[in-house]
Parts: sequence; structure tokens; C-alpha cells
Amino acid sequence: MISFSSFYKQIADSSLQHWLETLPAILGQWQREHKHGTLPKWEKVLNKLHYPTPDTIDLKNSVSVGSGQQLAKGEREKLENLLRIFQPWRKGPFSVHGIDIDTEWRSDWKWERILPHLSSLNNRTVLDVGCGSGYHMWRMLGEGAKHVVGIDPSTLFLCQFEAIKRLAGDHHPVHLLPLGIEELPPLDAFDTVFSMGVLYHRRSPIDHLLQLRDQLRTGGELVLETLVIDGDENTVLVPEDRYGKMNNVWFLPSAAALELWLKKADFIDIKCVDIDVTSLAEQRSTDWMPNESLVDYLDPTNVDLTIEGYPAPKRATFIATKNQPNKDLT
Ligand SMILES: Nc1ncnc2c1ncn2[C@@H]1O[C@H](C[S@+](CC[C@H]([NH3+])C(=O)[O-])CC(=O)[O-])[C@@H](O)[C@H]1O
Repeated sequence: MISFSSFYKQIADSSLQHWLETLPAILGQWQREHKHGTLPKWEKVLNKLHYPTPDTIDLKNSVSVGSGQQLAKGEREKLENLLRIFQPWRKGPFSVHGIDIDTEWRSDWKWERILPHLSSLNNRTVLDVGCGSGYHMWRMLGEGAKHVVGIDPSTLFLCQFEAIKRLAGDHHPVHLLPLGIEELPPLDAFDTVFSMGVLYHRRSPIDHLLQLRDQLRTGGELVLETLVIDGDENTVLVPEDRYGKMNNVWFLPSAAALELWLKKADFIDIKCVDIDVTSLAEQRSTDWMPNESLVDYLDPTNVDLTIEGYPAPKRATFIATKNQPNKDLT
């Protein structure tokens, strides 16, 4: 079973200590619920990942673990076959002992767009909500974060993250917990909270902003990235059914509307630092994610529209500061 004991140890003497009052029971229940099904099979694969401590690790410019010199060709092929069991790989890319995991998303491009706008992550305790396979968490560590905690309800993403962590070394202060944001108590503790690509999946977007605010210490920084449309502060798209073939998309505000929502959720120093139309080069099918991708979600006769006729994906990144201790805004 994937164990969370190293996480409990790490937070025992930290500002996250009070989470220990509720977290072990929630994760204990998760472990009981996942005793059968795909997880035990994936755990068997994870248990095979005993490889030498990597001779090099780069987390600053990429996520690269091992130079490729330590494994003979046959060993490298065996490792690649094990990693392919965790397909589809969506968020990355990763380079592991000379194996290039070419993921659906160039998550590194998003990181490069937002990094220049962040307060230094050096020595910070960071939460990444909806962290996927954890690609950005490794990059946060590369920027000197003291501890990076990611939450994501997807079991496959947890296993992909665990695979990279076992190969990189278990000592790295980065942990992924299989939780949704709604399962977190108001921790009031993180220096920086990221929510990238999550808000549009939430049925109640302002509650999402409040849940993010509740995880930050006063003065802490929120980094919010989500799909937006053009328009003024009262423009919001609610797709009637699917958006880009996704059936779990609820609210796409304009950047102006999102700024208003952030104000309403009591954030200050709100800045929109980036707006970017997702290119067909940034999200595409690859050898490691052979299923449909962005090109299949767009109108074949007009790439400015989704297949349903809505504006094609455009993403905004906002940075904002938690103004004051948690208070009930109801
Ligand atoms: N309630 C929830 N709580 C937490 N996570 C959730 C929840 N619901 C869904 N997720 C997770 O949120 C992630 C959204 S992807 C962004 C990944 C990364 N951040 C990226 O910016 O590339 C979307 C995108 O591709 O933009 C998925 O991993 C879900 O499992």
C-alpha cells in the first residue's frame, strides 16, 4: 500500500501539524476503499522500481532524473516498459535515466509563463491543488521550496507521481495526497497556494476561491490559473453540456469577472499576469498519451472554436494575496 507515514513525520513539527488531527482518518478510509481494483496492480509495478540513486537531478530547468549513463540498454528498456504501464501520461515532460516521457501537455511551458511573476518560492511551504502527476511540484522544489504538498483525487496521477519519486529519491520534501480540495480543513498555513486548471471543474467557483484562501496564511500568495473568455466583469460562460468534449466544465468567467470574484473572496493585490490561448503544440497526442487531444476538441473548420462552438481554450493566470485571517463571508 502507498504509505503516507513520511508525510505525517514531515508535518509533525511544522505549521501543518494540526492537519494530523483529521488527515490520517481520511487517508485511512481512502486506503480501505482502494484495497481492490487497479491500485494494487499499479502498486506491484511501483514496488519494482528499485534503481540506483540517480547520478544527476535537474529540477530547476526541467524534471530530469539520472543522466542515462547508469543503466545498461536492457535495464533501460525494462524501466521504460514499467513506466508505460502508467499511460496515459498527461502532465510533464519527465526525463528518467535517459527515457523521455513525452506527455500530452508541455506543462513546462505553463511554468515558464508564470514563474517570472511569482514571489520567490525559496523556503516556502507550498500547496498545489489539482497537481496532476506532480510535474509543477518538482519545479517548485527546484525553486527552493521547503515543502511542496499536492492534492489530486486521481489514483493514476498519484501512481505516476510515486513512480517519479521512487526514481528521484524518497527524501525529497514533496508529497501528493489523493484528496479533493473539499476534503481539506481550513489549514491557514501555506505560504503559496496554486490552483491551476481546477476552477472550471468546480460547480461553485467562489467557494473554490474561499477554500483556497482558507489554506493560505495571512499575507500568503494565491496563484490561480483557469480557462477564461473575452468580456466584461459580468461575462461568464456556462456550457450547456460539454466544453471541448469535457463533461465537467461549469464556469468560464472573463478575466474581469474573475478579478471581481477574487475581490469578493477577500483577496487583495490582484494581478492578471498572463493570458494565453492554448496552442496545438502545447496540448497534443504523443507516444505516451496516444488518445484524443486538443486538435480533436476543436472545430475542424475553425480552430478558434471548440467542437461545440464555444471560444477555444484561453487561460488566464492571476496572482493575489490573502488579506486577513479566515472569516466567514456567508
Ligand atoms: N475537487 C478537486 N480537488 C483537487 N483537484 C481536483 C479536483 N477535481 C479535479 N481535480 C484535478 O484537477 C486537475 C485538473 S488538470 C490541471 C493539472 C495541473 N494543475 C496543471 O495545471 O497542469 C486540468 C488541466 O489540464 O488544465 C486534474 O488532475 C484533476 O484530477
